[in-house]
Amino acid sequence: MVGAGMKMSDIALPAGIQSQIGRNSQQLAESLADAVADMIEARLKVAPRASLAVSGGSTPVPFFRALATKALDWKRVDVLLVDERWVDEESPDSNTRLVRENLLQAGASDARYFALKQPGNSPSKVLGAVERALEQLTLPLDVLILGMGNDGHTASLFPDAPELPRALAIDNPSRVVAMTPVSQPQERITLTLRVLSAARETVLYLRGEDKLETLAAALSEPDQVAAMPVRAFLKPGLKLFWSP
Ligand SMILES: O=C1O[C@H](COP(=O)(O)O)[C@@H](O)[C@H](O)[C@H]1O
Repeated sequence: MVGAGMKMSDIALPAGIQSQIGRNSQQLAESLADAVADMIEARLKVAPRASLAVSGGSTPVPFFRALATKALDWKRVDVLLVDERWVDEESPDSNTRLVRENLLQAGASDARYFALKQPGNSPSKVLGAVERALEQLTLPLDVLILGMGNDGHTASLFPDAPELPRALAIDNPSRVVAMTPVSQPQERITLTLRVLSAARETVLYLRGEDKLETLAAALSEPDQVAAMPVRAFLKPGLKLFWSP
């Protein structure tokens, strides 16, 4: 079923994808924060540090606020974004600003934050510096929280970016790629598919019926990854969190 009022039960998820449905965005954010805190805590029991890669955009604010209050050993947690818009941190479009104002608060202010945005007027000019900064981060990522746009992008893997083939190439050794999607007002930087797809735990966090329609479209032709890059993540092991 496609159209207004689409429900999670209208979607046939492939085997191995678990879904959790929230009654509303606040309840979903709290369930996701509980689940992510458990994932980080489990990792910290067996490793000196744990990493958490999060998405920007409008969806994650209540999740960030709920997670920031969790009693974790935040000093041992590395936080980074999966993508960034090339704007100053003061800009309302800055994903870094969103993370600083909503996640890196309370106990979570002790986390180590890896900024993808570096001084420079274009991401393509500073990719080397970003790569060097990310060398301090242990891979694979432990916990990855992805969002999705209604064009099927996730992170800044946009279908209309000329750099997409390089960002999707699993044999590309880079951790980040500069992206110039035709549809977007700003340049972007994104973690590559190689880095993202190796994460130990991957969550796709969606809110709203429109996102269910997009998800249904993505599931309909799973092999056409370049047309809807989120398809690269719709595989066994994915945890889907959705609320109206
Ligand atoms: O531009 C972006 O969009 C996606 C989806 O954002 P939302 O506002 O629909 O939640 C996000 O996952 C990505 O990190 C962000 O840069």
